[in-house]
Amino acid sequence: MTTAGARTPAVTTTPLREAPALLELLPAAGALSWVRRGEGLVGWGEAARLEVTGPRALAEAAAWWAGLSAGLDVDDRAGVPGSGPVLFASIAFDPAAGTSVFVVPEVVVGRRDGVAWVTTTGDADPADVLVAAPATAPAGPGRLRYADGALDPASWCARVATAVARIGAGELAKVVLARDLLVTADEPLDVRSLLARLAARFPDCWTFAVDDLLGATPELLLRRTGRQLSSRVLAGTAPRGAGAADARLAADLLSSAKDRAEHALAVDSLVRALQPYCTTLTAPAEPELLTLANVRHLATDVTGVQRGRGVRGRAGLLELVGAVHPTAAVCGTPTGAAAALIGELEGMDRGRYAGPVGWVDARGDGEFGLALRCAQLSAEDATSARLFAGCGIVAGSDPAAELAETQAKFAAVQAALES
Ligand SMILES: C=C(O[C@@H]1C=C(C(=O)O)C=C[C@H]1O)C(=O)O
Repeated sequence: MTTAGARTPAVTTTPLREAPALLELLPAAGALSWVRRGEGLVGWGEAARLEVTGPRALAEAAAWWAGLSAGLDVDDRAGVPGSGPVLFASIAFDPAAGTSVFVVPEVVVGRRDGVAWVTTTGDADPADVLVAAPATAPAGPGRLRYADGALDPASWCARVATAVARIGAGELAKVVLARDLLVTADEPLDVRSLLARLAARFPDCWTFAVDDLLGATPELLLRRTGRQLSSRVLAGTAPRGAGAADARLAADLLSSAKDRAEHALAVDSLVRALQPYCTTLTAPAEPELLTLANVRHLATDVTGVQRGRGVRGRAGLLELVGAVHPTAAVCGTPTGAAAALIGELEGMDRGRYAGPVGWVDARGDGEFGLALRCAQLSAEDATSARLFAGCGIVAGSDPAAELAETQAKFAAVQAALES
């Protein structure tokens, strides 16, 4: 575990008279984001940071945040979810083996139901931080070159065929197999313009950035507001089509027995993991369609009320996130067999791709999505990044169709890089 900024500074939240465009405030380096339809949180600077790996990673992070936030001198004049001290988090797909990153920003600007605020931790003056933000749009990245990641497309299709055979042999019901794509640009990649383009093209997604992992995810793993819990489970994907073909593809997805079965496994996995923490938990019987610019998904919004009295009597949000992750939307069914098959077949390290990403405040309110449709910017080379995309494989999955699905999913970040 590494930590920085161990002193206990003052935290001040000041309401803003005018709601700023959040993403336009971000600096070039160290951008933190969780924004949908102009609302959410952006942050920058590091008042404290934790990197943690191991079987107790989330418990250690939760204890660290509880201790840190309890010791702060807080003046919160907004008093809404996301005001006061905030922790941004990007958790490894496998927190026992990969590094999860937690950052308390020096500055957070938030917007919720039209109300806006700025929170500073440490010495920054709330009156200065908004005017200090850059106003000019950075230049584009120039020419882009793509290269295969761990597996070339043919090899990845062969792995999908192996997974289908293993499912057919009765070893498991579903596994999510992902692949990576490397991109190198002429010029350094700019987090601000990537986030702005993702947000413009994907208004129904959460545009996130933590420690140079950025993307626009349509999938909400868990939101907590007081005792209220909610989640948007996705699984089952179809391409978009032109004209009348698009409506046909939508109808086919909604009536596809294969996609409905794949979707049901993902909903079941979330409900089963969350049920012990809830007094009520409701999932509609039928999924809906979620239509994005590049693909269409089957979607189920699950809502619940958390069990337990008072903030101390209830499980914390990081504990809940640890309990529900990984759902069958990003791992498979049963979880253990699917995780083992991912390790055997994918041939790559997912890092924080498909892990929970989001924020939690000192009350324990917060939102975590799954880090999908994303790019991991290279720590060594400002012009390169790794893109990730995966698909649920079930009995009857066709490798070529799954490959096309990864290409459609890569296109979310590719469009932001190329436009
Ligand atoms: C794994 C990804 O997406 C997940 C897999 C889906 C599917 O297989 O249909 C749909 C949405 C996500 O839950 C990804 O985008 O990389």
